[in-house]
Amino acid sequence: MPSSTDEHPTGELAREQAYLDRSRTALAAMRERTLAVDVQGSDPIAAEHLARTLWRRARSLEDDPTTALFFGRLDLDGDHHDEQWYVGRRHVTDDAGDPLVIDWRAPASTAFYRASRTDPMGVVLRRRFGLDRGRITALEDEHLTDRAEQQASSQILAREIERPRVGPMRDIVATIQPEQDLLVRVDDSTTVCIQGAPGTGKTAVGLHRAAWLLYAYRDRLTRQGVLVIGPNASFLEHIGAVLPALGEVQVRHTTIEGLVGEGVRVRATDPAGRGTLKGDARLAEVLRRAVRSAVQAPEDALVVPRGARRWRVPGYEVREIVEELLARDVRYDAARQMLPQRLAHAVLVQMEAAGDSPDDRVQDAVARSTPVRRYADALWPRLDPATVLHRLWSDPAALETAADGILSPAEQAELLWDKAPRTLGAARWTLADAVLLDELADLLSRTPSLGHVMLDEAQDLSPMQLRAVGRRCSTGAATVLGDIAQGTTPWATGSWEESLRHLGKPEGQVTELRRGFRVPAAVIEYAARLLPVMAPGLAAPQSVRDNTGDLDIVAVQADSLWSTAAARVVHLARQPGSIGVIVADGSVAAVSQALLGVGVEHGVLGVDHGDVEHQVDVVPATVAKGLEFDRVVVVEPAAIAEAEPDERTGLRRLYVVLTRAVSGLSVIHARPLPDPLAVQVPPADHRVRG
Ligand SMILES: Nc1ncnc2c1ncn2[C@@H]1O[C@H](COP(=O)(O)OP(=O)(O)OP(=O)(O)O)[C@@H](O)[C@H]1O
Repeated sequence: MPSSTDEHPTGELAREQAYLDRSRTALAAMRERTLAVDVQGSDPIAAEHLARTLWRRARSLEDDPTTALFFGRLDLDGDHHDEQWYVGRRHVTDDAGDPLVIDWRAPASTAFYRASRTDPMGVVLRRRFGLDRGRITALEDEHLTDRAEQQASSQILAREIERPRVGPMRDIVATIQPEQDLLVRVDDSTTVCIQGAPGTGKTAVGLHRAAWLLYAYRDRLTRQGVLVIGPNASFLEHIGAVLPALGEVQVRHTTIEGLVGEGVRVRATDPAGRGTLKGDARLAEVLRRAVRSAVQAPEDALVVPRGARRWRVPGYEVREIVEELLARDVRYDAARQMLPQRLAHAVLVQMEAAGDSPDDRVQDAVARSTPVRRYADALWPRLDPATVLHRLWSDPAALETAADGILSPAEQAELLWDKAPRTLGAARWTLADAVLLDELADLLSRTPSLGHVMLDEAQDLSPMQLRAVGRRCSTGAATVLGDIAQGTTPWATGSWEESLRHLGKPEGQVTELRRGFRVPAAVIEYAARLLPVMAPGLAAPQSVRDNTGDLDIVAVQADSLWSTAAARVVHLARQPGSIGVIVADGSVAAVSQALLGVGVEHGVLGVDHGDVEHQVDVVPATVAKGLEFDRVVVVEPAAIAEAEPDERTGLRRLYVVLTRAVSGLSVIHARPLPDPLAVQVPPADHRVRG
């Protein structure tokens, strides 16, 4: 058995506490040294840059007395000659520059997460520290090379996983599991795609991966940027504190709307069929054709008067120039910039043939001359994305030219506006339109690539949305996270290979996480009854939680639905821990009113944005994805399922909603439960009333 605190002499605990105190003092000294650096210099810009860098460094060196500077220790053997490493959130060095604590992301820390009895990685002792408000309260040792010691699960780890959830998501540096660590530390050029059932730690892995990448490839990724994309604002608030807690404050977090919606006001929604069609990858070719069709074939020769002479480039020669530019893989605007130079070059060739010897300056002057610019503008007109899309959706002939052979006449009819807005400003763009406008913008001029993109809940993205994300990491890599069983959009993906293709990363490696950290067994078994119907072939996670969880199914009369829900919340709120009350979007007002009626202050997710933190949040079902609460109350599952356009999506939404609970789930219903949940086979060891 690994030894625990009880077997350690108190002296050992005191020695470790003394080491922690010494590390704290060293950290304070590091901060003082940073603050003492004199930034005065001859170059004010360099001085300002240095001042900013030092300010950030000083901030990152601030000590948080409520967390410990380290959570583990490794004693190494063999070639490493009894080295000892303390593993923590950040490096701490003493005055001589020798390490007291190493960053969890340093290569030497890998063994803390991965060493095992079968592969000890040179580790003779792995020690975990139990901590309470920054003080060491327990030790747990594993002697990995001691054959007599039996393997047992770590109590410190179990306690950390069971710790009640309050407030936003927290980091998991102290307890990253081996299979998670393998994914966190995949090199920066590899795109990884992680499929995993609810609560298997996909988001946690993605965020820790972002932090690790920024550590391992700091220069490049700080320059090029790392972006986190999540499903909605509530989700971003939920996860937003994790990277700053790991010292990474420069990572932008956004939604798909935020990504593509800059400069576009999304004011309408598409019906499911049209939205799916607009998200179809075939639209990429339609848009490409629409843009290229703006380029005109020359009708007349180009005539350039210069001094007493008039130079003439015949139409067929101009056509060759245009065709050559179209055949090259350059963006529309870049080719548009090149055309006057190419035309001027053709003029220069004639000048030389006539015995002149013009130099480069003459070519520039000809390219900038009014006749050449006018001629080039007419052939290769200035375009903007909104004008192109406005024309496609309002002009059947233009759409037919672009979509012929790609979209059927019925599909084309589906895309046309019923009533075309008279002006561009009056256009009521949808989110799917914004994604198409983004594609058009990229056809005109290349979207700059970031260093790395972390895409969460990726199963819900349409092919065109995936292309928009892919553009943002065309020269970098992506971390793609999701669960096919939780796909709730009409265009949700059925295969990760396909998603990776649309993302432009077909070589991405798909892996699966199977162990569930959030949802206790009773709850996951209940929710998993939906899987065979709405995601055949996908398995529920194996819950690693010690707590099997509470499950209550309560059937009531329709007229007491909301009062029962409110009473349940009052009862649950007597214990610490967050409570999520999840209802169909249309029932938010009803449940909110019932809660206020019994004096329960609460937030409403998706409406207020977390400026006040509440123990109780009302959660519209469509906002619940990716979130978690200590206890969850789901009211009227049939209404939640019914609010979706089809049965499969309805059951998937329900699956998402039922898998948000960390400790307990109460289901309160007046209407019959959807079929797979109605089966009365309660798991033997859990409470089910109904
Ligand atoms: N190794 C770990 N140690 C402790 N807690 C963990 C670990 N891995 C995951 N968790 C916790 O489990 C919970 C679920 O993790 P996370 O939200 O990342 O799962 P997910 O797979 O993204 O879930 P969903 O599909 O529902 O969005 C979180 O509270 C997370 O902190």
